[in-house]
Amino acid sequence: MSDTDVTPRGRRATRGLGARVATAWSLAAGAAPGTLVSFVLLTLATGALPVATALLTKLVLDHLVAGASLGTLTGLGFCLAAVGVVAGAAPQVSQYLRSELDRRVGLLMQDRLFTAVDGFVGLERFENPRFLDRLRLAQQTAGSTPNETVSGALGIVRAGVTLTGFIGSLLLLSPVLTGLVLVAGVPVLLAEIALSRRRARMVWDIGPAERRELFYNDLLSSMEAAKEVRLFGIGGFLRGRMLAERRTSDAAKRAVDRREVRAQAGLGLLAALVSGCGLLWAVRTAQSGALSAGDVTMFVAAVAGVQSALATLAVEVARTHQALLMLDHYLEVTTAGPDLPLASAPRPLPALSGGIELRDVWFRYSDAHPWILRGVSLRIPHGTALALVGLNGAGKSTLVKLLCRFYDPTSGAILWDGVDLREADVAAYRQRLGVVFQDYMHYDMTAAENIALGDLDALHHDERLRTAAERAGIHEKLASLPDGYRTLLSRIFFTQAEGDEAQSGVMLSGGQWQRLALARAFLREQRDLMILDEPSAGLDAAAEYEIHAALRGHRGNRTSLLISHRLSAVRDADRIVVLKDGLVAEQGGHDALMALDGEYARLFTLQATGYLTDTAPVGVQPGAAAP
Ligand SMILES: Nc1ncnc2c1ncn2[C@@H]1O[C@H](COP(=O)(O)OP(=O)(O)OP(=O)(O)O)[C@@H](O)[C@H]1O
Repeated sequence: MSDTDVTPRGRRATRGLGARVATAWSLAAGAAPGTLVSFVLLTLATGALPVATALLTKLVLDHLVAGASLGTLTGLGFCLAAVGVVAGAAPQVSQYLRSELDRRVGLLMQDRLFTAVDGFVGLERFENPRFLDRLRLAQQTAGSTPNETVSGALGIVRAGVTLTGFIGSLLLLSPVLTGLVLVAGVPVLLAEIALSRRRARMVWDIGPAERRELFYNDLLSSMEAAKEVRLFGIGGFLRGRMLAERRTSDAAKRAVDRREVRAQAGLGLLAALVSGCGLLWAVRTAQSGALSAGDVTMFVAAVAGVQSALATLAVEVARTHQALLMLDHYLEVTTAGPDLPLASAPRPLPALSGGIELRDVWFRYSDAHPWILRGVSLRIPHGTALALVGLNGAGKSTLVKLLCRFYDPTSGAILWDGVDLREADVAAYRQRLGVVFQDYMHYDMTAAENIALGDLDALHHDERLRTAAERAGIHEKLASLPDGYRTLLSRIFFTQAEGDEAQSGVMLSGGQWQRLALARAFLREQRDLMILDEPSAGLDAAAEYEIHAALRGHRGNRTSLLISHRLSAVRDADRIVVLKDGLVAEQGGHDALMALDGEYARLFTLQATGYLTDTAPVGVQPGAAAP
C-alpha cells in the first residue's frame, strides 16, 4: 500500500487547486457537454437579472417623478415584467439542468471509480481501513463533486456579475460606502473558506465511525445475520452500537455547524451595521436634495445587493473549495496505481508443462502481522494431484491466495514453468486457474448466472452450464426449479420476468450452494491448475464421495491442488503435503506418510478412530476432526 492511499485528507494537499478545478470541469465537460454549456449560459444570464431589475425600477421611479409619457412608462414596465418572467422560470430550468448534469457526471465517475477498483489485482487494499474510508468518500463524491464545483464556480461568476453591477451603481452614489461594504465582505469570505476546510476535515475524521455505523446497519438488516441476531437476541446490542457511532459523527457535525452559526451571526451583524449606516447617510443626503427618490431606492437596493452577492460569493467559494477537497478522495482512488507491482513487459505464460514451484516462500499479511509461511519450498509437477493438509490456521488458504497472486510472497518466489508470477500478466495467469475458495460466493442471481460467472463465455451456452452442473451433481435440482436454470437464487430480489407478477426467487441449501460453486469451477476445468479449498466441507458423505470420484475421473493429466480436513478425501492424491508452523513438515504418498508415523499419520489415525468408535477421540483439533 502506497503512502498516498492512507494519508488523511486535509493533512496534505496532494494536488494543486488549479489541477482539481481542471479535473472537475473536464469530468463535467466529458459527461454532458451540451448540458454543461446550457447550464453555464443560463447561470450567467440569471446573474444579471437582479441588477437589471434594480436599474429598471430606478428608471420607472425617476420617470414617474419627472412625469414621463405613458408610452415610455409602459415600455419600462413591460421590460420590468419581462425580466420578472425570466427570473421566475430560470430557477426551474436551471434546477433541471443541474440534476441532469448530476446524473451524467455521476454515471461517468462511478464507471471510472469502479474501473479503477476492479483494476486492483490484489486484496490488500480491501483490508486497509484507511483505503476503505477513502473509497466510501470517493463513492459519495462521485455523484456530486464535479457538479458542486461547476455550480460553485458558476455561482461565483454569477455573484461576481451581480456584485459588479451593484458596485457600479453604488460607486456613483458613494465611493466611501462602496469601499466600506466591500471591506466588510472580506471576513465573510475568509471565514467561509476556513469553515469549508474544517468541514472537509471533519468528513474524513468521522469516516471510520460512519463506516462502522453502516456495518451495524447491515447486520441489522441483512438476511445473513438475521438468524444469529434473533437467536442470540443481540439486536438491541447492535442497535446501541450503531446509534453510538451515529452520535459520534453527529457530535462532530454539530460542532462544525455551531462554529458556522457563530461565525455567520457575527458577520451578519457587521453587514447590518454597515447597511444601517449607509441608509442613514442616504436619507440625510436625500433630505438636502443631493439624491433623488430613485437614487435612494437604488442605493438601498445596491447596498443590499452588494452584501447579498458578497455573502453568496463567500458561500459559493466555500462550497467549491470543500467540493474540491472532497474530490481528492476520488482522485486518490482513481489514480492510486497498481496495488501489486505489475511487469512492464510481461513474460508470456504458456500452458503448464513442467510444474509450479514455491521457492523458499515467506509470507506475512503486513509488517504488523506474524509470519504465516516461513520458507515453504514445494513443487507441484504438471499432471499431479497434490493435497495440502494441516491444522486450522496452518496457512493453507494463504498459500492458495499466493498461488492466485492476490498477494506476493514477502520473500521467495512462485514459479510457473520457471517464470516468476510477478513477471507474468496477472489476468492472463488467472485465466489458467480454476478455483473453489473456502469462502466461495453466493450470488443473488439466476442459477445459470451463478455457474456462468466461472466463465462468462458460457453464459448463453446452456449445454456447457448443464455439463458443469451435472458434474457437480446439481443439475437435477436446478432443472426442477420453477424456471429451471433461469430461476433467481435469491430471496432479497424479485424476479424480473416480463409481464409476470413480481415473484421472489428460491434459496438453495448449504451443500447445494457448494455444488453450484463446484459447477462454477468445473466450467473452467480446461484450465491448467485446479485449486479446490475445502470443496466438500458442506456436502453429505455420499455427495462427498461422489464429488471426489468425479474429480478423480475428470482430472486427466491436469494439475490440481486439493485442501481438505477430511483425510479420507486426500489419501488418493499423488502427493500429500503437511503444512505445520509455516513450513512443509512432511510430504509423500499416503502409504509413505503413514509409514513415517508423523503428523499426517497422527491426524489420519485420529479421524479413522473417530469413524470407527462412538466416542470422539481425545485431543482432536477442531480443524482435524472428522465430521
Ligand atoms: N487477510 C488476512 N489478514 C491477516 N491475517 C490473516 C488473513 N487471512 C488469514 N490470516 C491469518 O493467517 C493464518 C493462516 O490462515 P489460513 O486461512 O491460511 O489458514 P488455513 O490453514 O487455511 O486454516 P483453516 O484450516 O482454518 O482454513 C491465520 O492465523 C489467520 O489468522
